[in-house]
Amino acid sequence: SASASSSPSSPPTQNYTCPSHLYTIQIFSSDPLIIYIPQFLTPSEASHLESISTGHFQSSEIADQTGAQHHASTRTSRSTSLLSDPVVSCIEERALAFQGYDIPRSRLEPLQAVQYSLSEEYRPHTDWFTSAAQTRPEVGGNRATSFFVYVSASADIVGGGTQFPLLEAPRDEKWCGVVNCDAGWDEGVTFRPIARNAVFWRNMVDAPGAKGKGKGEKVGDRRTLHAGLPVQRGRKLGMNIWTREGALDGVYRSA
Ligand SMILES: O=C(O)CCC(=O)C(=O)O
Ligand SMILES: [Fe+2]
Repeated sequence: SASASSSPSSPPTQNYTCPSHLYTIQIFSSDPLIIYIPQFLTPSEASHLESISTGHFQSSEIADQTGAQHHASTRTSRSTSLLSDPVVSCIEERALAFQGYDIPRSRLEPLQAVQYSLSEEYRPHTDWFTSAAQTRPEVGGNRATSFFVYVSASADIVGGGTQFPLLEAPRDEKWCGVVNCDAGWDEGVTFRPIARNAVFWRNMVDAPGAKGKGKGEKVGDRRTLHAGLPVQRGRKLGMNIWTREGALDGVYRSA
């Protein structure tokens, strides 16, 4: 079978069976919901993502209030959308299954790889949008959830963590393996860029006064504000997995 023997640089194309996932999970916060996921990617998936994204990176853009994409000094990394292939597809399936099996694939944006070299960063932002132009029904409404996956990080990396400035630092030092506990208490929470691990969070919460079991109107959760801190040494490759509230039209999907 192609699954066991495929080398990282040659994407398996036939008879590829998704590997059993190796991840474990740890709830970091229940409100807002933030889950830390060690080993979200297998080693060969990480190498595969590295190889299919290499050479495709372009300066990252951000969307303005009208939905138009622009380069901006607030996001200096380089990124690329990943075309779905058997390995990418398994990662997509895993991200959907993680969220309870009931989310159709049509709600996933194309996976986005993000490359940071020296001094590159993504300043504080939310992944959810505030303007109607960016949350049109064609694009599936707003971003319900986010995974930020650390695909790889050079051995010498300094900086490059993901900081949530509005969250409270964890009290238990058991978190210090994955969270930078050297940061000040007023700096919130910074997850370290540890290869193959991921952070998952929910972006949208029930609107104040909304009734019913999660069926009502949702609004973006400001507490999910976060930043990709500048890489001070080395390099980092990350990946965004965004699930919309509804289905994206076919032209906005990867497959
Ligand atoms: O690089 C990071 O740690 C976070 C990146 C991020 O938040 C994004 O691309 O939306
Ligand atoms: Fe983000």
